[in-house]
Amino acid sequence: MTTFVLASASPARLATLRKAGIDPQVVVSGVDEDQLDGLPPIELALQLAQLKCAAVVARDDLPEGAVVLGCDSVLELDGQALGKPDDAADAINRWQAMRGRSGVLHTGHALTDTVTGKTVSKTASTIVHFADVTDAEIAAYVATGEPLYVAGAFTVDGLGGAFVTGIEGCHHNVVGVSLPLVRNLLAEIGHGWTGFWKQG
Ligand SMILES: Nc1nc2c(ncn2[C@@H]2O[C@H](COP(=O)(O)OP(=O)(O)OP(=O)(O)O)[C@@H](O)[C@H]2O)c(=O)[nH]1
Repeated sequence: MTTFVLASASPARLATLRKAGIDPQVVVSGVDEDQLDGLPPIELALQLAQLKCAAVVARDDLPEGAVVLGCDSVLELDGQALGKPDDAADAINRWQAMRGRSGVLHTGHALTDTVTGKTVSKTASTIVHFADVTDAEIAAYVATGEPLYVAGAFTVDGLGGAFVTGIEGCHHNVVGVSLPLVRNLLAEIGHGWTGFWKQG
């Protein structure tokens, strides 16, 4: 039986996979995400996902047969890759810049089979339209603390949901893991998505 390993500390990624029937073993990669600053957003998300996946694959405490998934999400706005805000002031500035506009949430995905060594990776992108929120709404949202823990300083499925007027593309990709993309990547390395149901 092949074990599905999620190389991520993201509670949202774990919850998304569990709701979709996969209960992964979580092994956090510990990769330093600042090492690739300056890359174009799509490339940054992909390379960080690859680094996270590789760091976990290299460990000697994984189950015998495993597929390891690494992910990284960034929001692209004005050509810049925005991860988690540095602090509350940064989160406020981000929202003042993005309200009433659109950005692209890119999530890099890297998947490796530890037995065959086969590895595939791809970035999925979702356009996100933001409401023209008021300064008071921004202050209230940042005061909840939520924006500080997520790429792009917003969630589509949490308190930020009222401030996202629409998306074009995969919803789960915005949350942190594109389920249809993972299904395709698994097929590329010889695994079926439904084969991982009822694990754990
Ligand atoms: N619930 C939710 N989380 C979001 C959303 N957008 C981004 N995130 C989270 O923001 C975080 C992006 O940071 P990453 O560096 O990709 O991942 P991380 O949480 O630091 O965890 P690692 O994979 O271990 O690095 C992830 O946890 C995403 O799930 C959203 O719309 N909803």
